[in-house]
Amino acid sequence: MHANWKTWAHVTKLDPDKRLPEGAAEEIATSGTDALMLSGTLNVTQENLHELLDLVSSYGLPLVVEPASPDCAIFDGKIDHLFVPSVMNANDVRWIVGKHYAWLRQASSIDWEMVVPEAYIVLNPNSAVGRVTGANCALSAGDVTAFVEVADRYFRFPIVYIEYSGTYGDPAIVKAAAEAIEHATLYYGGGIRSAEQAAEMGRYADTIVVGNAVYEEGIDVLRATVRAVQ
Ligand SMILES: CC(C)=CCC/C(C)=C/CC/C(C)=C/CC/C(C)=C/COP(=O)(O)OP(=O)(O)O
Ligand SMILES: O=P(O)(O)OC[C@@H](O)CO
Ligand SMILES: [Mg+2]
Repeated sequence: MHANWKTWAHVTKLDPDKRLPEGAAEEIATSGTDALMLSGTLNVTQENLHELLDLVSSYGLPLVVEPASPDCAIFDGKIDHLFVPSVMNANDVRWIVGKHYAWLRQASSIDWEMVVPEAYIVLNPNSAVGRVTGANCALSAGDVTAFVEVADRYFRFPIVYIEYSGTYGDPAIVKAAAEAIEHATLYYGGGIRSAEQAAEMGRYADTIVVGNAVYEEGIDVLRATVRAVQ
């Protein structure tokens, strides 16, 4: 419990809405990745979340649940952390504080020791998270660094997450974010499908996240992305 998430270089994001082939869970868990994050924007339910948790919980890796809605904010004994997003560049307050208000208005008990707030900056308008939150993704490097400073210096979020979900991002933007950040841990996720891409984003981000490649490329690509940052 309470694994030291600040030291992770490589996180694998698994989607409860997708199926893993037989044996894949063990290969992923032993790939060298530092932690597994269970997360998706669409069609995540308590049921498919618990199913995936059961599948991956016996390998001793740190487990994070990252809920896209309050009904998936679970404090199951199997998980180490609940990473809760807020989208800095959303125009609708629901995605910044609204869902959070609704969550705490309803919740019976919160294990605050497990909760880690994340400041998302969403940069792919065609991703599910981009579409659902209607985030303003037309941002220059200067816009992104201003959002990074709002998140890091002003709100003091422990994690700032540059999110290009589904597409490989602009390394110059991630570099600018890294230079602007003072305290927070910088996450990068989106479109990493090779060792070269993992190394490139890993030069600037503290932690890189690999998601779709696990399902679309397979275990050798995942292992290559791990080796590239460790
Ligand atoms: C207050 C609580 C407990 C929850 C609300 C949390 C918020 C504001 C969520 C907004 C959406 C968001 C940032 C979700 C995080 C997870 C994420 C980005 C998953 C990846 O999504 P995609 O890859 O775009 O979607 P699919 O994999 O479902 O296609
Ligand atoms: O699925 P990909 O494109 O690897 O993105 C990873 C993660 O940042 C998604 O939230
Ligand atoms: Mg996804």
